[in-house]
Parts: sequence; structure tokens; C-alpha cells
Amino acid sequence: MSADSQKRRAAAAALEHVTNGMTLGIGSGSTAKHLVELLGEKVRAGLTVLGIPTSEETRRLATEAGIDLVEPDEMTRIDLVIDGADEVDPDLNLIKGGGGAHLREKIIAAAGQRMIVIADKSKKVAQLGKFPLPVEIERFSWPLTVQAIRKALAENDLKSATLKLRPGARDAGGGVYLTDSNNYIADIQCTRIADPAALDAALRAIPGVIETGLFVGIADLAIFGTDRGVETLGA
Ligand SMILES: O=C[C@H](O)[C@H](O)[C@H](O)COP(=O)(O)O
Repeated sequence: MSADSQKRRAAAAALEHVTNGMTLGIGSGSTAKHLVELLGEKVRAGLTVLGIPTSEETRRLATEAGIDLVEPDEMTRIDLVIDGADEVDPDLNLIKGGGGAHLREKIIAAAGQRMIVIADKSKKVAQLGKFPLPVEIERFSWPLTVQAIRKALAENDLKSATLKLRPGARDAGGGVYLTDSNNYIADIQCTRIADPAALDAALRAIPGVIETGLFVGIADLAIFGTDRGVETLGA
């Protein structure tokens, strides 16, 4: 079975946790796309939910699928967030942001009462770090921020980590990827991240770093699609 079919399977299993009247944070990426399609089918069959999209792409897909959307305000209770991930470790720590959406995703996931991660089984890892860690950074004086990130990596036993500014066509000016919030992304190849919480804290302490793709202590349950069905981690 293809990874894409496993993703759809995970998305379908996560939808069993969605009940009438929920406000739902809707993630971004190829797995979340399956979620939106399947949720759209349920909405057309009578399910009532309010969605909060975590990217402009998800907003577009959810609108097309006929899902009612709301802008979060101070009083918004987000009952459940369902989102994909690039890596999931045994403690449910995540790397996210392969598609550049992790800033909005983290805001919504942290505000949610509960977060379910959906992924194909290749995303389940013993230790985070093989997937390059995305860090969203302010464009103003970005080389100074990159310099400070390199220093923080060295101080966190990651001296051999390499860092690249993400390329992309969205910045007409210089071929650098721009997020939905018009920032740059530095992708850091760490190979292994021994202490995700410490690295997250060290990176977030740098002026100019807006958000990292490390999600520590946020996810409650991961559902992995497999060839036979689904596997879960957490509760
Ligand atoms: O920025 C993108 C998001 O964090 C995605 O959830 C993550 O990259 C996983 O994406 P996919 O479901 O396409 O593997």
C-alpha cells in the first residue's frame, strides 16, 4: 500500500474522534489534505463542525470542501486539532513544518484541548532529527539570526548540524521561500536531536527566531496508517 493510502487511512481513523458541534483545528500538508476531503464528505452528510485552518492552502481546500470556517478570537475554544507531522518520536514529540506551516500550526495546536497527529508509518521514528528541522525566522537581518542559530546549535552539541535557507518561488525577489506570514525558513539538518525541549527553548530564545518546527508536549495521540490498518501511540 502506498504512503498516500496510509495517510488517508490515518485521516479516516482520526475523524472518528470528531463529533457534532466541535471546533476543529485543521492541519496542513498532504495528510491533512486527506482529512479535509474526508471531513468535507461528513459535513455534506450532516456533520456540523467549525474549522480553523492552519494555512492559506488548508483554508482554500476546506472552503472548496464546504467546511464552515471561523477566525479564532479570545473566546474560541478549540476542541480538537488534527494535523500531520514529518517525524513523531516515542514521547509524541514532533518535527513539523516540512510544508512551512508550523508557525500557525503550533499556535492552533497549543491552544487546542487535544491534538491528534495523523501520518503514514514512515513518520514514526526512534529519535527526532533525520528530517531537517524547519525554523521560521524574521527577514530583517536574517544573516544575524542565522549566525545566532549556528552558535546555539554548537552550544547544544549540534556543532556538525548544517543550515540552509529554504529556497522557493514565492519570493519574487530572491528565490527564497516565504511563509504565509511572509517570513523565511532555515532548515537545520541535525541528524539526531537528543533533547528536543532544550533545543526548542534555545532556538526560541534567539531574537529573530519566530518559531521552530519542534512540537514538544503538545500532541496527545498519533495515528499511523499502515498496510494492515492503523497503529496508535498515546491516548
Ligand atoms: O508545514 C507542514 C506541516 O507541518 C505538515 O503537517 C508536515 O510537513 C507533514 O506533511 P505531510 O502530511 O505532507 O507529510
